[in-house]
Amino acid sequence: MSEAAAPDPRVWNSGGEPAPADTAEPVALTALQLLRHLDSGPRGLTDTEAERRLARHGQNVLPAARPVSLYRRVLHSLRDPFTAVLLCLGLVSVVVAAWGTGSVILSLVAVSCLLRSSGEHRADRAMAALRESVVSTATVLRRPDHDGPVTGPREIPAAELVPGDIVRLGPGDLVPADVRLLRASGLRVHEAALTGESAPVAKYPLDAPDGTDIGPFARPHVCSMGSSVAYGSATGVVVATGARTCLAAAHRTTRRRRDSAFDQAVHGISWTLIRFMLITPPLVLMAGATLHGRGLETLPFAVAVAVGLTPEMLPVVVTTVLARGAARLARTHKVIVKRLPALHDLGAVDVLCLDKTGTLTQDRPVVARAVDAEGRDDPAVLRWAGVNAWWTLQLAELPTPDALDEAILDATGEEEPLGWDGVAALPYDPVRRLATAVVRGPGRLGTHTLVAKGAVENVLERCALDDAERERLLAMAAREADTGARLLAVALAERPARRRAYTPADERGLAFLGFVVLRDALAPTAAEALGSLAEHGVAVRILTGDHPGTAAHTCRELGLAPGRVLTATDIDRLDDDALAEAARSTTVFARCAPEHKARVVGALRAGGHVTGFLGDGANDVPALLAADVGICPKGAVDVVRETADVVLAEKDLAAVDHAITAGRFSSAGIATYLRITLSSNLGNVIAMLAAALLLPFLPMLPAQVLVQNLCFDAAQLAFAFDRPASGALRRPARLRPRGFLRSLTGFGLLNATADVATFAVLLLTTRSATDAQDVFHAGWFTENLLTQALVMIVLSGIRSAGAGRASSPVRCAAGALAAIGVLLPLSPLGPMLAMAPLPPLFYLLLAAVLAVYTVALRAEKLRFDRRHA
Ligand SMILES: Nc1ncnc2c1ncn2[C@@H]1O[C@H](COP(=O)(O)OP(=O)(O)OP(=O)(O)O)[C@@H](O)[C@H]1O
Ligand SMILES: [Mg+2]
Repeated sequence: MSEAAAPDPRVWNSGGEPAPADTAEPVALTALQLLRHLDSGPRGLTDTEAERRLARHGQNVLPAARPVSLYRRVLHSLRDPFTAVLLCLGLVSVVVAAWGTGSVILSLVAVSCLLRSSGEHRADRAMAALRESVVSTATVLRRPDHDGPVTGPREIPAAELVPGDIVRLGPGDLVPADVRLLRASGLRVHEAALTGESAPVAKYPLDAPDGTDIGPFARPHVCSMGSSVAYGSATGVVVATGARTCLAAAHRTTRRRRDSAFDQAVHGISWTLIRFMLITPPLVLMAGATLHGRGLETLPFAVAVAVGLTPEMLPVVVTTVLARGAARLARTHKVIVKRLPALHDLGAVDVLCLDKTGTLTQDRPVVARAVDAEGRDDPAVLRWAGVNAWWTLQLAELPTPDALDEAILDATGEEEPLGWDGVAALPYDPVRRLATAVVRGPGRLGTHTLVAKGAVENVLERCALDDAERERLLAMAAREADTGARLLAVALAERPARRRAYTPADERGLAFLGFVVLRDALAPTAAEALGSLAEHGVAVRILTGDHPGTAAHTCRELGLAPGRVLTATDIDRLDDDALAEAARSTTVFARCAPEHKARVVGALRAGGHVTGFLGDGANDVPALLAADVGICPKGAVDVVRETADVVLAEKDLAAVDHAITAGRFSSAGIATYLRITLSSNLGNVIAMLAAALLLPFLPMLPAQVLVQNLCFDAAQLAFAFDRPASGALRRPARLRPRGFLRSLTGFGLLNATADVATFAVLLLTTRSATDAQDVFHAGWFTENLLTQALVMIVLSGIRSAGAGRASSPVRCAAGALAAIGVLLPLSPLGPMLAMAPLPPLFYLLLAAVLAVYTVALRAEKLRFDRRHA
């Protein structure tokens, strides 16, 4: 076999080598010509040939997957709003020739950018390694050697595909390269990432495409990399891989971006603070001008006060806390968080939506019996279900049978139904909720038999029955479902043989045959995990495609009160507001198509809940996208793993519970850091404004404000290495900007009061000193660092509802901060920063102020804990 010839633009139009995808000539080759051109065949390439092509064409990966360099990251972090404001303040200082202030601010920006970028860089590399453990695979047909037998479809890493490979696509597969379809059955693909179109699009083979250029993604006979199979199945030949695909040529990625609860919270807090920062300098300037007749010379001080308000280390602390949390979760519970902020969102989840099959049950259904319309045992019903399962699987070439089909084939002995020949198949899809096989019976050349099996309602609606009989059968099915059984209805129709293709429109006027009753045992850990989730304040919603009776029974068995079950028909009748209202009190939503699942999740979010969704099927993708956090097991279909934010080793509710707990730990760490930083920054700013009004001189020199700020920031890095306390676990931990900032005023005011008390002490003890201002500055510096250290110790126990203690990194940092506060004014650095030694009486009185402050702080903390308990 020769090398694949130099690409011909007529063939390689899917992002072909010589011309970019959009300008390439349209394909005008028949399927056979194309196969010949690619030097391939219906049985696939040989292993040797595939290896050779891989060496020549390179790996099938998008060029965009390159990691971001550290340098670009630093540039990127300059775009952070805090950094931008700090930069502006630094530039203002330089413009008014306040060189000291300017250079301190600019070095602050540099240090925070560097720390943040290197933290993100490290976190990203760790994440990439984790993500790699969930690579997607492709199903290919390959042969050991030239004349060798076809060994059957094989799973290989998608990166190893080469042009000419024959691939199979089934529900939930990511289309691994650009693929020209050779055969397809009921195929619909999601192309949202490529075209923005949210509904799945039908794709089918065309033997001789007419060649009109309708754009790279619009061709019905080509599936592009970046799309995914919603339902149906197909076999096709790879025409382009990696950088040569349409997706690469269009410079798009398959990633989506959505503002999660975390992004919203950080954004809200940032902008409130920035507003404060921007109004602080004018306020200080105005106060100085009106009360003391000062002019622009106060500007550096005003700028320094604004800088004092900034939590410069926020990005560093957030990235480090989340990255450490994610690493711990991966190590201890094998849960992979693909997007760092998703860890915070997990901690904030207060409603968790689950599918039923495989989460609450084992997804190992077994046929219990088969009954006819009168409820009598009837083996013929099972036999027909077997004919349906066998031929849909054969003709649709599904890479893996679904669990219900597998159960039926197990029960019928997994043998080809003797005498019946397959003609066509309309595979299962989650909207029609049934599968039909068209078969030809022994000696009946002129007749085709349609065998349909599927959800009871969907099959009965296609049967020729009067209303009374249909109602009777529905009631009979409901009685079975109420015992927890899963049901499939089976129906037949005879039609004159024809060559025209069969479509879902042919699934009508069927004769009802009976029901296959299946049982699926409960998942062993589900009951316990549901209890634990409830204890942790997480409400559970079940979103299933199954019968309402089956779903309700399963819930009851697991100790979850199902209440009134809403079905898809009910959901369709409700507008968004009404659905949000209903979702508040409904636990089980049954007979959901993919869109219904997504609508319910959307309604819960609109109702103010942070919503997680756990699912594993291609039909769960819209809901995974709609949720704040999408969760799936490692064994889920490719597109689900690609879409989800969190991947579990097993589909195990207990693991979700652990992940939520880990998320809460991380959120609590971030919230503690923010609470401490912001409340003391706020207190300092208030005190500084008060002092600027009351005192005839500047309460602190700009350089002193900035050095103090630098010490605070360095100490607060300890929170990145904080170990979570255990009290945070009881409730969802969500940062709500408004409530959060409001909760700080109490602490901020206390802090400011301690400062003002210190002013009084200072005025009292330093009145007679010759260098009164320098002593005053030193005194306030010492007090500020000591109160900050106190706040770190007292408030870091806040999340453990009263009983907590600061962890050791935080205690060490607080100790160091206190030591610097006391020693720096006395050291040789003191005079350099215009600080003079303090009289012993000051220390005595300061100790008294601090003692009172500690008591008040503890009291306020208790009040806070009680309010938030
Ligand atoms: N292979 C199949 N052939 C025919 N009908 C099927 C098949 N698979 C599923 N069904 C029907 O569709 C219904 C919904 O399927 P299924 O329960 O798998 O949906 P789901 O939304 O994935 O549910 P869950 O949330 O429990 O995972 C089933 O109850 C069954 O009636
Ligand atoms: Mg499912």
